Amino acid sequence: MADQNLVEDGPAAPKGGRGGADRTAPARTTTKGSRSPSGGSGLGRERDTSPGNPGEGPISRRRLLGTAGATGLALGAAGGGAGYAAGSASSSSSAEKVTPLSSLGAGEVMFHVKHQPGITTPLQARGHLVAFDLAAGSGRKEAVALLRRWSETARRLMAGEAAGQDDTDIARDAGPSSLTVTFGFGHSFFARTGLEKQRPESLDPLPDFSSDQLDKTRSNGDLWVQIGADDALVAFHALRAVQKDAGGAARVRWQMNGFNRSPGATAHPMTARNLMGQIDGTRNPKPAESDFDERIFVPANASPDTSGDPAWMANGSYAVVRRIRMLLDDWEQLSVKAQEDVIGRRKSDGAPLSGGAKAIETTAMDLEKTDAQGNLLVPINAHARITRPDQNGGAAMLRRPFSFHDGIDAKGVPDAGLLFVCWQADPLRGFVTVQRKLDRGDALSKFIRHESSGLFAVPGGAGEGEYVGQGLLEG
Ligand SMILES: C=CC1=C(C)c2cc3[nH]c(cc4nc(cc5[nH]c(cc1n2)c(C)c5CCC(=O)O)C(CCC(=O)O)=C4C)c(C)c3C=C
Ligand SMILES: [Fe+2]
Repeated sequence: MADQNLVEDGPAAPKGGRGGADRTAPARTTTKGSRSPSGGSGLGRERDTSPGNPGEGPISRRRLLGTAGATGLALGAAGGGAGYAAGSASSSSSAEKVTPLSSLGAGEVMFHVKHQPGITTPLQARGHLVAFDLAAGSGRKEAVALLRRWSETARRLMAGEAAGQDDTDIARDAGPSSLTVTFGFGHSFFARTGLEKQRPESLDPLPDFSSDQLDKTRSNGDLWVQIGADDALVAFHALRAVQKDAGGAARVRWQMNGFNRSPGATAHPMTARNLMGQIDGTRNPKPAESDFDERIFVPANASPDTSGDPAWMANGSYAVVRRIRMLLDDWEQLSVKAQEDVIGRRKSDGAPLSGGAKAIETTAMDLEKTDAQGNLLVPINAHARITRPDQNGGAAMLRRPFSFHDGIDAKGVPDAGLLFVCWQADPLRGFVTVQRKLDRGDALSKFIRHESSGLFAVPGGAGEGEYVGQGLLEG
């Protein structure tokens, strides 16, 4: 199984993905090594698709096999053909008429990787988070069949293939567009399937936080699926396929839809902004850091005796999902200076307030620095001060959110905010430690509201011929 290619973080990353896209993180597409049909060295990692290097991108198996035909590698090297329709009778009669996919559509993330896709993959423009509960009468046998179906669908769609016989055609003509589909198990799954002994302690319910205003019907769930893609139709197509695959075995408990900036919208790769206008993701752990894996992933040799995790969680991670409403009407009343004091960073470029005029986003924050009156330049309750690992016993998490906007609520205010998704090897050491502190009140707290919550065990990636969660369900 290939190791998943990790993404470099935004601010410092000169080549974050396609088309000069803004990227919080990881250089797009995946695997070191084998992308088999071509075997070319450039296929394992997405190429620089910046304006100076247009038209290049990873080449999907589907495009090589289905589209290229006579044109073969030459076409692939030029960026590939159109979506899966290109292989169909309607359009394959004349291969030379096939227009190469843009770099955005061509982006392909591998399914069979060490860590499931969608964790270190760069932020995608569209996202769907959906939780399912097993249906009455569904148990372990039905769960096995469901995870098999879901894994095969995810593999196919991520490779730019149709979902199967009854494909909806929603993504027809489009490439995989960096689609990822990620699967997790919630606390309640284990009792439903008779697998309580396999339930990780780390899945114990999150503590109540005093500021929580959680809607239980939009929290937790037996199973969780995260879908991300750089095209809205590709993402929705995957969502429908996953929902259809559930059949009578599971029903949707809740669903949330999110978005990020589109690739290519900024002149050069940048860290993303959230709906408060802040640069958000600057200090995410970087895959190149020596402790990245141990902070974010359960070790490959996981066992109850060593890491405290069951062996089936090897190479997995724990996802905490929070729907966090932003009280935008209140936030937008603040001056920019006041907004900056809430975070402790400049709004324009994310530089720390301690850094002076020449500071940039990556300048180290000086927590002690004061102005002439002796006031801390980064206020004592600033969010970016309080959440730092060095203020929380080393607690770290990989934040990989989507923004959401679900219209205007009954009070006439925007139902908008952050689908906060964070990844860590140990949620108690990561999210819980930091949220306990935030719950006591940082400067941001009065402008946000946690409205729903989930905690999911996300196993390692499936090997070739395997399905996600096989180690749990057949172990
Ligand atoms: C419990 C964990 C966290 C929650 C919940 C949370 C909500 C939240 N954060 C922002 C905006 C920013 N957060 C920033 C940094 C930051 N936030 C957390 C954790 C939570 N945030 C961490 C661990 C960090 C990094 C700390 C560090 O290592 O220095 C920043 C600053 C830029 C950055 O580093 O990303 C912003 C901006 C919002 C809007 C929000 C809820 C809606
Ligand atoms: Fe934050």
